[in-house]
Amino acid sequence: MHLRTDLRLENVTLSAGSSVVLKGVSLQTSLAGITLLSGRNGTGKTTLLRALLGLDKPSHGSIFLRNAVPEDIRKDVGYMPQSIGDAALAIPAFSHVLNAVGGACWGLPFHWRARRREAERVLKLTGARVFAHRPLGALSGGERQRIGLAQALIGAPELLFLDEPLAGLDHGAQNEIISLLCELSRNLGIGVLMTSHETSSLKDVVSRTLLLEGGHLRARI
Ligand SMILES: Nc1ncnc2c1ncn2[C@@H]1O[C@H](COP(=O)(O)OP(=O)(O)OP(=O)(O)O)[C@@H](O)[C@H]1O
Repeated sequence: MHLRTDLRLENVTLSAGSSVVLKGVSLQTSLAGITLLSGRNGTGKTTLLRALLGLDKPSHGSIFLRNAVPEDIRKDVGYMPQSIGDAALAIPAFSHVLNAVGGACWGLPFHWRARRREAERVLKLTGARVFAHRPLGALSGGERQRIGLAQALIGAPELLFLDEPLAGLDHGAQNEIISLLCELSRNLGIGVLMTSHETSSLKDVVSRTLLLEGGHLRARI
């Protein structure tokens, strides 16, 4: 079976401060299903995700997502950072999602009712509608991750980049989020690229692992 190349790195060197995250890396891979970006603390997983979003630039080489430079495909990629909404824990989770819908419409007018409909849609997709009226700070870790995932799903992206979506969750909550990611990938055809240290919980669901180590990135099916 021929798999589309979703991600292509051409001789990429990428740094964060004085740390070199990628040293002249070339690689191409599909991102269909669930892809785990693995590596020890501080190897540069977040920095690499930021570069794939076009937020950080390589000092050398080129990055392509589906044959486009990251900046040009930004609206097709949903992103969930490592922690969400720490600054506004007293605000209802629904308002966070509603605001995020507004922020995702790239300056185009977005009718209030359409905005609300999109917030309802993504909250339903992640099973978060039932608790979205509560303040973000009153939600459990797993519930907050569902709100973060809902925000990442705004605009129906084709790819989801998730930074440590399982961090701080107990085993049961981790399994619930993993099942949700499998559903999103299977039912909506979304390619999920996620960082996590929970390699054993994920071993049965990932399609491939990208291992980041010492400035090298290797794909393992
Ligand atoms: N803005 C920055 N300025 C300077 N150094 C940075 C910056 N951001 C990250 N770094 C450094 O770059 C390296 C990679 O950081 P990064 O957060 O990408 O690693 P990570 O693999 O995601 O880590 P973790 O698993 O702990 O989340 C680290 O040594 C970090 O200290």
